[in-house]
Amino acid sequence: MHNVVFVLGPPGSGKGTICAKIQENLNYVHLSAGDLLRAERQREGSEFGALIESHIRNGSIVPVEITCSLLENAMKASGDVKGFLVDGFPRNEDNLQGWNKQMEGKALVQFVLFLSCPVPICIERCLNRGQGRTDDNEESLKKRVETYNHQTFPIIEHFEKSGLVREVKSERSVDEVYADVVKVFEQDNQ
Ligand SMILES: Nc1ncnc2c1ncn2[C@@H]1O[C@H](COP(=O)(O)OP(=O)(O)O)[C@@H](O)[C@H]1O
Ligand SMILES: O=c1ccn([C@@H]2O[C@H](COP(=O)(O)OP(=O)(O)O)[C@@H](O)[C@H]2O)c(=O)[nH]1
Ligand SMILES: [Mg+2]
Repeated sequence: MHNVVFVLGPPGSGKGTICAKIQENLNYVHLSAGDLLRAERQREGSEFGALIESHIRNGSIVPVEITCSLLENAMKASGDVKGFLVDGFPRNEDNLQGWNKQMEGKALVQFVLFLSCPVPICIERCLNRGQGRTDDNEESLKKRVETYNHQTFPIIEHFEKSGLVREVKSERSVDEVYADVVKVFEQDNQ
């Protein structure tokens, strides 16, 4: 049974940055759904490349069959680890239903780490991210924020109903955010 922590929050809220620090210090394996999709997009012979690229540019969500298989394969390849940080997934109802169906009996969600951050700060961070992404531009960001507000935030609210959400405000410095994130993991592992 894989231990899983979902890491959710608006684009630019710092999910990837914080997950990298957790992986380094707390012995969890960081799986960025976005990174897995970008790798699949580039993979020689992938039948999903064009579909993935159009969703990424459009800020819409790739069908869960593709994303969940990439995540499950990555977990299997990681062997026996303390747990997985599933970064940037589930992003909508289709993702949630697909995860529940495909991962039933195989994964246990410990909690959801929700990095909350005002949208203007998030947009500024993405525009300055400098990773040459095809979706870090005004047009795509507008759609990504729309998708987050209308499709992803309801998923956070769904988990909130089961008391599984741990919110950390992430407009502060990385060190301040990370210090609070460590406390969340310490409290959960008691
Ligand atoms: N707490 C923070 N303060 C300032 N900049 C940050 C902070 N966290 C992340 N960043 C920067 O903002 C950008 C987006 O961070 P990232 O971790 O990629 O966010 P996400 O994965 O949520 O989109 C990156 O350039 C990152 O270096
Ligand atoms: O489970 C996922 C994760 C990402 N994406 C797509 O990949 C893009 C970038 O996701 P990522 O998490 O890398 O963006 P971030 O929030 O880190 O800026 C999203 O806007 C979606 O188009 C998706 O369809 N399903
Ligand atoms: Mg990210």
